[in-house]
Amino acid sequence: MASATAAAAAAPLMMRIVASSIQIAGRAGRIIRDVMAKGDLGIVEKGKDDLQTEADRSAQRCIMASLARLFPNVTIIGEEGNSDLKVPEDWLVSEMNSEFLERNVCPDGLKQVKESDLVIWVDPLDGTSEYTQGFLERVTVLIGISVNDRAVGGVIHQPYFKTDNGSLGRTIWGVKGIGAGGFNPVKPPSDRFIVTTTRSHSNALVQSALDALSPDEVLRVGGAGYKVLQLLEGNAHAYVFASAGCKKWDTCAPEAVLEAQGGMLTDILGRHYAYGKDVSFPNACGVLGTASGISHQDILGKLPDAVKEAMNKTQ
Ligand SMILES: Nc1ncnc2c1ncn2[C@@H]1O[C@H](COP(=O)(O)O)[C@@H](O)[C@H]1OP(=O)(O)O
Ligand SMILES: [Mg+2]
Ligand SMILES: [Mg+2]
Ligand SMILES: [Mg+2]
Repeated sequence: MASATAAAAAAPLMMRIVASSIQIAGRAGRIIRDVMAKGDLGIVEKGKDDLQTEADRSAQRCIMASLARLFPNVTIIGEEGNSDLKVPEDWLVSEMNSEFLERNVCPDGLKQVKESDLVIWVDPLDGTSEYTQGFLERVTVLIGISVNDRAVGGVIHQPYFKTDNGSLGRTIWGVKGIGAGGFNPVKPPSDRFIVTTTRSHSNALVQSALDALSPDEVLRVGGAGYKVLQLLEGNAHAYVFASAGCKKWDTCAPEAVLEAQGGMLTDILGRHYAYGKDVSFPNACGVLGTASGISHQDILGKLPDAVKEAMNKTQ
């Protein structure tokens, strides 16, 4: 046991952050379930179509306090702003996920990563609107890790996923150069084309991008994390959102997990977002995600120039 702990402590920083994030996201998921079970969501309206609940606030405090204690020199940016990091002792997670650490070898390119190269993007509860309306399976906890501006690792925890043994919650992880785990990857069907998009933030431009792709089916589901899960599990070929609204914490973890598994996530013009500590938060040029094996370029080529120009102007 002591040697396992010593080996874990000696693992490269990137691996320790992912292994810790897996445990921390699970703890945050329990907080999210507890707030719902108590029934008092404490909803605050941050802006138009933009809610925050006690679950968003508490989950963020748990995640930020735990990460900050373990990795004091890493920049950590959370959706809910500056949180009070004095949290109950049992919200502070210090364990690392041993299964992740034992099974996976750090890719050469990530072995030397230092705390100052990193930014961790935290969305303590993605899909707040779904949470308040009872679409609980679509809620995720997102912890994304960027190195030198690029999304390279991430954790997507689904607190209300029903597992085969009847318990609640699962955690999906991905690291570029290793791959992804915690779920069963499935290819989307080859005889039809399914696009997933927003349920609650649609507009004329979002719709015109969808129309241009002539999908057989449009899966309107909330949450950036949940939509990327649809790509990972073969329920959709593409995630298309030609609108601003998502922010860096919505896409960092999903982008890293999707790309670790062979897919791609960019803006609507095909450019990767930068995730360094000084970037602006909004993903002003929309989101285009494609499942592994689907040509990102083909879908980009079908999007109308008018949509791309309109999205480029919002930069
Ligand atoms: N207009 C918006 N205002 C605030 N958040 C938004 C907006 N559009 C998208 N988001 C965030 O992006 C996620 C995915 O968007 P959508 O469900 O519309 O596809 C939402 O769950 C929300 O994250 P969050 O729930 O963490 O605030
Ligand atoms: Mg929000
Ligand atoms: Mg979000
Ligand atoms: Mg959120």
